[in-house]
Amino acid sequence: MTDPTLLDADDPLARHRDLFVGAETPLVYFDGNSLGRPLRRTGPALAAFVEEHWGGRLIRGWDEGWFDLPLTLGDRIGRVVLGAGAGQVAVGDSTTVLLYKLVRAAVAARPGRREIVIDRDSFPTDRYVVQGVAAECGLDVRWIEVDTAAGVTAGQVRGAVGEQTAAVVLSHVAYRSAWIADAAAITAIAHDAGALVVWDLSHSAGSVPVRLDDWGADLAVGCTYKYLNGGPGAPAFAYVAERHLDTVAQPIQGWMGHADPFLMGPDWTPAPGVRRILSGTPPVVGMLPLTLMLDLVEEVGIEAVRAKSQRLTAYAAEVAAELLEPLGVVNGSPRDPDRLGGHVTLLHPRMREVTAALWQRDVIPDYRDPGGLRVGLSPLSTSFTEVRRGLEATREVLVVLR
Ligand SMILES: Cc1ncc(COP(=O)(O)O)c(C=O)c1O
Ligand SMILES: Nc1c(O)cccc1C(=O)C[C@H](N)C(=O)O
Repeated sequence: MTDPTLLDADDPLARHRDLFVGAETPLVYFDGNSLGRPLRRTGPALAAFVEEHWGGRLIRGWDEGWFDLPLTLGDRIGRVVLGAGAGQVAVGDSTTVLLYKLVRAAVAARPGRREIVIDRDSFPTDRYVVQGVAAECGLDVRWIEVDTAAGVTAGQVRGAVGEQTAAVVLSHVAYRSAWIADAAAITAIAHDAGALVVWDLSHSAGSVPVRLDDWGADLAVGCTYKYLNGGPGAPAFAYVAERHLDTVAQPIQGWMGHADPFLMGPDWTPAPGVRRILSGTPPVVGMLPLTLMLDLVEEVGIEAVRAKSQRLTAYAAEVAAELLEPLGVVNGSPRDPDRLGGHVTLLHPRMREVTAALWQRDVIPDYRDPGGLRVGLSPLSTSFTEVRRGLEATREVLVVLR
């Protein structure tokens, strides 16, 4: 088996690992696909923000950049990781709230149509939002049944959409298996049926290159606390394709999405462009850590990030095959590297207990039913040696449990 120290020595991105808090400790972190590590620069930058910007500028900060930050940062996220031209991305709210706004917007754009299509294995918040919007708008949910070890295919979407479909809501990278959906093909199929697609990019942004404009995407959301290392509860982003910007209608009409917030007028007039997606005051402090990670991703380039991610997942699969498959573990993620996102899910009936035992040993994966231990691999902060050590510990725990 490949020696991980050789892989680390040969890794052009290895030097970036030291930029992250905790990288020097023996802890093995396999959960950057849930919450990325902070950059070391984040603490001092937050302290400086409090002293200089918040404390020094006070309310003047709104005129000096904070008011426009949801859009200037949105443009940056769009350019660095989403393949989106300027003026189409806004930052704010949680992924769940933005998803609600955009699913409602998609449904409103297709009046008279009766269905929202989603896959049965979508992340819970996506399913709950779709069920809620369907109930609110008197629509039906059409479920695509998927193999939890794979994900939604273009053929399945073709079989599910029709003249009653208002919207299709799907994840680009599946949270369990890390399956990468064929977003361009699926978007085209939905459009042929006259529907809009809402993409959830939470497991892609900052790990798997996204090409929203090239896909012909309509609407998308995603979180920034995984591979964009924005920190717990960091604000999410929403994308609205330029061609929908004048007509997109979102349900939470707040003053920050108004054409002239300080007019304080009697009625809501939507702001021009993607600003109308905003509702309340943007979480300015929460946007700061994310800007630092974007600096790093931009410097490295998302294609280089993806190349490292693919080497990490391939190595994790290789080590798992050697150490864990003889103990009955099954790799529950796609084998085709082009269809695999940033993590590998290892299946075994006792993985819940294995995960708990690993946490006791400072090896931190997460567990997702049924029987899935997720090995999340953050391209800029995970080393090959860490992968090897974490999977060796997994073997030791499994041997004791058997
Ligand atoms: C696919 C997907 N959508 C949404 C979310 C989260 O939504 P929120 O940021 O609102 O908690 C996650 C992770 O928590 C996710 O994996
Ligand atoms: N956002 C999370 C949280 O606030 C608490 C615990 C976990 C999360 C996650 O991000 C879970 C993750 N999206 C998943 O793919 O399961």
